[in-house]
Amino acid sequence: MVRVGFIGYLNCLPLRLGLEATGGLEGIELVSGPPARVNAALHSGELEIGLVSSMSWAQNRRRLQVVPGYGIASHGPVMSVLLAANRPLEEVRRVALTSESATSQGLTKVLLERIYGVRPEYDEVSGGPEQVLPEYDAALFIGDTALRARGVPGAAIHDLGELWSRYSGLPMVYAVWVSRRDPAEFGWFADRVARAVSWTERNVKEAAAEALRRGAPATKDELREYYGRCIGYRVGALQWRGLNRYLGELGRLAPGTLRRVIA
Ligand SMILES: C=C(O[C@@H]1C=C(C(=O)O)C=C[C@H]1O)C(=O)O
Repeated sequence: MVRVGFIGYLNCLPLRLGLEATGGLEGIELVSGPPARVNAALHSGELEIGLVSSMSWAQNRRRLQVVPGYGIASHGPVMSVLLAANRPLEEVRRVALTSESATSQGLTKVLLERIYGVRPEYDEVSGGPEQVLPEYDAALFIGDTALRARGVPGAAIHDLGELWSRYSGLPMVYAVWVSRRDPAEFGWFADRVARAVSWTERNVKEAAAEALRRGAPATKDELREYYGRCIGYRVGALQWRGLNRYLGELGRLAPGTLRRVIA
């Protein structure tokens, strides 16, 4: 059995369904969790291959090699990487960042500084909008929690995929497939991902229906939009330009501090 790190959010449900439908899980144990947990499991050697935050790959380039072609990306609205704000973004002073994320934490900093000209204090927190939002000017949520945060009354919801693409003109890459060994050893797995991704592109309605059955906090039409237009699993040349631009922007930010409030 090869243990493969996988993101346990609805954003990857179509990919899981695609892997199942195309026989891609034979001999594989998918180990699912929030991105931060999968990132850590890959670094510790618990997993040989996995879908990790693009930021986590960038920070560990010498140890983690990209299995090219696939990941999680958006070009325009992404729907599940959101900054919920209690005041205009130009005025935020204290911002909460979900501890489940790596890439979107950096994206929040880039966008707040570059577009809104602010450099707030950041706390890394766990918890949903109900616990976190009352304490902060704004809060980053990703994955299923972000889908749910869209319905929180009172807060303004900013889609960070949309803001990034408007700002840069480029896609955003949240996650990439990486391996700790020579990626060529995992060519067979990349082929399976390729087949699964093609399946997801032909089966948007089926994936949306399955997400609804699993209690997704969204309507059928929203889920079709989410899987059909927002979340993409291909990471090609244009997506790499977006990722490189993001990493460049992040590198130019003034060093900040991140307090870990709830580990
Ligand atoms: C699009 C999303 O991107 C996610 C955000 C990640 C991050 O911020 O590190 C990593 C993987 C993705 O699950 C999402 O959460 O829905």
